[in-house]
Amino acid sequence: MKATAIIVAGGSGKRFGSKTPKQFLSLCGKPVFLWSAETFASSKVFKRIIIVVPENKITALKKKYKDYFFVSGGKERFDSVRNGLACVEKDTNYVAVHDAARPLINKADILAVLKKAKKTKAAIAVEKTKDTIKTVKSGFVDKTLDRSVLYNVQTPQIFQAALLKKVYSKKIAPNTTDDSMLVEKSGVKVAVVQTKFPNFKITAKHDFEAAEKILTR
Ligand SMILES: Nc1ccn([C@@H]2O[C@H](COP(=O)(O)OP(=O)(O)OP(=O)(O)O)[C@@H](O)[C@H]2O)c(=O)n1
Ligand SMILES: C[C@](O)(CO)[C@H](O)COP(=O)(O)O
Repeated sequence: MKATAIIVAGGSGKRFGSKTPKQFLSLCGKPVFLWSAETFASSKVFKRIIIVVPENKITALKKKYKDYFFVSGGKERFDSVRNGLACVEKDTNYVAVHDAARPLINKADILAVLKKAKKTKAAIAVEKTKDTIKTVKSGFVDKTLDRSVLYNVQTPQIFQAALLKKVYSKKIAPNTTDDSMLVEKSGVKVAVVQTKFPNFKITAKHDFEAAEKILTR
């Protein structure tokens, strides 16, 4: 069984608001992206780790990190995933797509999602929603959703390689925010695996501080 991880680190981090994109900031002494790349590598299952980064970072990163394959990102997250997919070798069985902005991912959670994906062709990391979720129209509550069926979707999202390549070979709608959406649209059922460890995405500065607290406790 051959598995490859695509770590998407090609964003600009607008919501974070730092000059250096958040995935390249030093988190407890290591760049944010390197935390999950090393966790995938330590699993010993993902033999190839492709890291998708802004074009202007590639030369320096290739020189510094010899164990990873660096490719350039695209305008949207799905463009970056597609660029990473183009480097996935033909004999690969499973591909994991993971946000570099989720540095805390635990090896056990990665392996749990992979185990499920091997059974179902497609599996994603999720966390049960803790908040009450409402839809809003013109600044007022429209509906309160049934929390019992709501989950926060995370990454990794792991798929049979042929399936992911197939869905990414088609035109992608601009509001595509995760890979699972494309697989769902293809009619393949996507299994969910609840993560057991913190795996939140660093989006704003307070997320970075929260990650620091967890890594230094
Ligand atoms: N064109 C893009 C956009 C996002 N990403 C990556 O996808 C992950 C999740 O995206 P997000 O947290 O939204 O990162 P940004 O798009 O950089 O953040 P923002 O929306 O605040 O600009 C991040 O690891 C980001 O680097 C990417 O590889 N290529
Ligand atoms: C893929 C993802 O992390 C699942 O929750 C999320 O959709 C990424 O969204 P972003 O706006 O690209 O951070």
